Amino acid sequence: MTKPSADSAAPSHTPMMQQYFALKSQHTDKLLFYRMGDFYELFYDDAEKAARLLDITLTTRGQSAGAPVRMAGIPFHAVEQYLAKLVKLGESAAICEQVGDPAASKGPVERQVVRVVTPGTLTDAALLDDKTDNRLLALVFQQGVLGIAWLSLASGEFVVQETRAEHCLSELERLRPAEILVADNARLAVLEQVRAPIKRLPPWQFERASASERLARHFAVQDLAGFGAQDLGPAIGAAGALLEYARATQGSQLPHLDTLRVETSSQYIQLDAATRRNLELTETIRGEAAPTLFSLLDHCATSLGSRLLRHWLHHPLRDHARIRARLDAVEALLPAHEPVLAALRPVADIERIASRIALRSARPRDLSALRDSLLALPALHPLLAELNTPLLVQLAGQIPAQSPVAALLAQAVAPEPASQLRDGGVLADGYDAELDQLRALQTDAGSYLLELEAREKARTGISTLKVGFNAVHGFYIEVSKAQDAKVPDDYRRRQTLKNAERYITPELKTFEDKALSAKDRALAREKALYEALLEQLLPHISDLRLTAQAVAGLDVLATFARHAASRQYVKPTLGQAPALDIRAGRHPVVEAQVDRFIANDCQLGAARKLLLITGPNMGGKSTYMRQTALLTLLAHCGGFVPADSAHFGPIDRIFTRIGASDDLAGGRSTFMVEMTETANILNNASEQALVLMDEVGRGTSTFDGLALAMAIARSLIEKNRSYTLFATHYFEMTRLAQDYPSVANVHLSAVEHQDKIVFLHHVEDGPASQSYGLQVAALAGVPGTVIRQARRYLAQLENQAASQHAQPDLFAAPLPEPIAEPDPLLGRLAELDIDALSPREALALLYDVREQARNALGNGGNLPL
Ligand SMILES: Nc1ncnc2c1ncn2[C@@H]1O[C@H](COP(=O)(O)OP(=O)(O)OP(=O)(O)O)[C@@H](O)[C@H]1O
Repeated sequence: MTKPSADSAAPSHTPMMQQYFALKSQHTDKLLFYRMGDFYELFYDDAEKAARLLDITLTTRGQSAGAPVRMAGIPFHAVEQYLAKLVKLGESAAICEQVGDPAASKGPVERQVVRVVTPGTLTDAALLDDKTDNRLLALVFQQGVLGIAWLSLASGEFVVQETRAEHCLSELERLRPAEILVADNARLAVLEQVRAPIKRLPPWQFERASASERLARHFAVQDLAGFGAQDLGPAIGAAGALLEYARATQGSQLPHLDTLRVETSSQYIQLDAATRRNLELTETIRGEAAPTLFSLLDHCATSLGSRLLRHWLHHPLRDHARIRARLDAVEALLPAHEPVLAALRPVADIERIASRIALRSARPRDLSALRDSLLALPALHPLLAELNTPLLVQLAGQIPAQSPVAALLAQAVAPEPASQLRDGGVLADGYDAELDQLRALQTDAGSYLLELEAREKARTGISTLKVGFNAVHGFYIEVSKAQDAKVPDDYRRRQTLKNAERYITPELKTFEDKALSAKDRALAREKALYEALLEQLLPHISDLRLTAQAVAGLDVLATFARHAASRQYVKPTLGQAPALDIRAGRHPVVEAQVDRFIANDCQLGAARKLLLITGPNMGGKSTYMRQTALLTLLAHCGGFVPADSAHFGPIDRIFTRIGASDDLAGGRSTFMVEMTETANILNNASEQALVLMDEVGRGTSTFDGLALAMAIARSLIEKNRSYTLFATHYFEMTRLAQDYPSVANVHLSAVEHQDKIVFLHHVEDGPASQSYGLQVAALAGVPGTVIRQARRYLAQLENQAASQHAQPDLFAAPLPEPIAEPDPLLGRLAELDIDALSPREALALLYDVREQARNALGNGGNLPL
């Protein structure tokens, strides 16, 4: 930067640049969008950065302090799309507008930063993804405790939580913040693994005592006890910093943040970061949006519903009563889901509109959409009337039959308002007498002028007299030169044409003043009325948010019902005894991709805690394990599941160690990642956890791998006693079932048919009889010679193993000599009938054989004879 603070007062800068530097010094960490007429301009380093990031032209705007001013500009009407691009890149921008009157100011027009746009504080519809919550999050670590606070300005959600510091990464993976606030002095290695932009703030902003006061003042309460937050420490500090930052960016007190919710980690089935990724809940392992559980289920009618569904999938509940309430609601909605979803379809994003009203940034079409939504919602009541589950009754109660907001908006807002207030035509006719009058002045001009023309003709006796208007001279009465003598005294000359004169009269002048200013006055009146209308809506924000929550809840429940009905999902049951019992379960996502999905059972309980899964590659082991986790998760979200039946005892966490992924950015090899995740499981999995282990140990040598896998399985059986699905290719491990009654062997079946493998994808009792690795390799296109070679190695290894009763080790055992394929040249020679050859043929053959030998050796011809 061209040292703004040092230069800002220097007289050699132009007054405009001095103003710019003064503003810029308040926002050094953001791109400053400086309004100049119809453009926003960025200067100096900001200009260079913007040119690079936004692909706009870098140029110069004159000189200041003896040097050219580097500049990049964007038209004001396109600003939202550029801002969207910037925040996606993690940048923030300060929007500076002209606030003074250009005519009245001597120097540059007064300007102010009116809005700060940061990735975590977006509220504008154009900048937000409909289906994802945009969260701003703050973190404070204190003596092993992690205090987290997050808020979504667009929805008004404001939450605090405290948990153990080591959960930081999994919490960030769960919440996926768009921007993270931490204290300047916090040195946190974990943040290096986070994708979101990080904003560092002075440590005092995170201080608990002042934060607590700030929050109490904001919520107008004496202390935070009413929210159940009085005993929280670092989380309150985080919430205080968050509130302050959000307020500063919006230049608003944020009245829609009307409550603070305390979340405890024990409310939800915990999913660590790896599990969220591995189960592909809302994003595939490759980071794509589909196919995932969310993309499969998201047929929600509203974006409110889509966002809640995404939230539910990341927050499976543990409280059976709450889950049952959802399941009962889904069951009740089974016959009614279609009309309910149809009634929800016209409903706009009430939650975000309510937030924009609170922030005074609601656009005219937000209000008309809110009105139409509130008018459409009562259609739900007759549909819900019959469905008497407690949750549905509660949600129906949050939807007003007659909304005062709808009534007010129906009166105030035009049926189809302009998209911008500045265009006028936003408020309804009949809402305000003064506005009606001002509008009438514009539209009634025509009839008045005709009437004036008739009157003047009669008064002057000039029958050719015409009343007209032109943009340069305004209203006029035109009289041809021939009639000059008849022009009355009160006519004042306005314009001379070749054959006519144009005049104005005092009466016409008065009319002109009124008509011309009527448009401006109507616009000003509309603006004032609009602001007053937003003010009137403020007291209803909380109710609107309740309605929005009800719409979202109904939408997700009806969507669950829709899937249950169309894809034969069933209602899971829950109980207190240890159990995880799925009959004929299907993987919801894979099922939608294959022609015929084979359903499988998974039965676990107090006496059967670990299933050791063997079977060929491609046999369906991963699919089986993942489907067990997904069905468990979906059931705990309150959704029906793809199975014939499903029953669950209490579950507290789901862990997965699936698939190999290098964490190159984090500097960890595949094996290191595998072991880190395994360590996490062994240290934290309880009896109520569901643990998926896929081929643990395969990332290292056979003996190491088997030894580790064995010890890990034993620990899971003896110590953790979690519900475990353990897939492995180490056949040695299948003996565990003999040592432990809580272990059972199952395998994915396959059969060989004419030397080819056919996967049956069916889970059967007992260990797999063979591994089919070679058949799968052949199926994948590995050349036949290699497969034949491998078959010979395999036979030898199996012989050795049989004699040693040990797991064969490819590295420890001496490898057999490779068996050469017969040489085609030798074959040819062996078949030769030498006696039948003429000398000439014999010589030709010799040449031919030499050629073949040279080709086989890959030598261009320098074979010593
Ligand atoms: N139950 C099933 N019904 C139908 N098709 C299935 C079933 N299970 C798996 N498949 C199909 O088989 C493919 C391979 O399954 P999966 O990845 O689960 O095998 P795997 O045994 O884990 O293989 P690997 O050991 O190589 O990881 C899947 O992509 C799917 O198309």
